[in-house]
Amino acid sequence: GCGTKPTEPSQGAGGASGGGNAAAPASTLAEIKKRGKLVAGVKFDTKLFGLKDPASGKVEGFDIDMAKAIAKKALGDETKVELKEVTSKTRIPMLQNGEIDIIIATMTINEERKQQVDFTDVYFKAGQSLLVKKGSPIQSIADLKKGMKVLAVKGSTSAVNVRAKAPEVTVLEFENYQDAFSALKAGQGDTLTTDNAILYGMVKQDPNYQVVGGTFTDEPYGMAIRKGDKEFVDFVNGALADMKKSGEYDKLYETWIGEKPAP
Ligand SMILES: NC(=O)CC[C@H](N)C(=O)O
Repeated sequence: GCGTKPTEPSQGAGGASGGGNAAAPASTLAEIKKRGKLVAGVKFDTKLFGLKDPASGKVEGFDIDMAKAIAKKALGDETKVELKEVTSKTRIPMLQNGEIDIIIATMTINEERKQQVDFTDVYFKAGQSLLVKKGSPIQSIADLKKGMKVLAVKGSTSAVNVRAKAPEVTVLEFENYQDAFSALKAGQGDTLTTDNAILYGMVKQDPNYQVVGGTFTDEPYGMAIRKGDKEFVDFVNGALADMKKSGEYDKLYETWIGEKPAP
């Protein structure tokens, strides 16, 4: 909401200190079966992937449907899933301390994060881009100049990447995407940067904004699982492969993204 202050400098992507997961079970799959539900860490503020409707309390999106499909595969019932809100900053610590079984939250697979968690196969291919108000002089990453303010989210690859590609800009980092988008609308920054797929969701929320300049990074999304739990990684990869084979994956992709996935 309003009045949320960004902080600087960056905390970097990830942010968990690792280890010490006394509350986390060794076999996530056994724990899910014993408990009778999957606990998935998802975004609540990201239209198309995980967005909570404040009126109905329902959370919907591509990542949510992935969680349901995994619950169906594990427990034979897609409703046996509890959705817990994570942000880019909180997701790895929440996984490590056992609060959630899996992160399904627009999370890019990268080397730094692989030190802390294990990833499934890629389930979505995004790339970083820029969101601006229509009519903005910024039309691509090349237009970012000293003195401009770029809005991003803490713990995201987006903040790290834009600093590397445009070192002279000021990057302001927010707790979550709704706060960052509110700040853009309030004129607190020149552009908001994150994955194109997330930005398209913002354009749907407010068509006075547009995504410009194509993508300047690759952001392959994976679901994250506690390190060393190969059984559960294999299980989720199996669920993903089944969905691709049955056509369910393509259907889901079209539902949320509005087009067929690239072959
Ligand atoms: N913050 C996000 O989750 C989206 C940006 C990017 N995919 C990341 O993992 O950081």
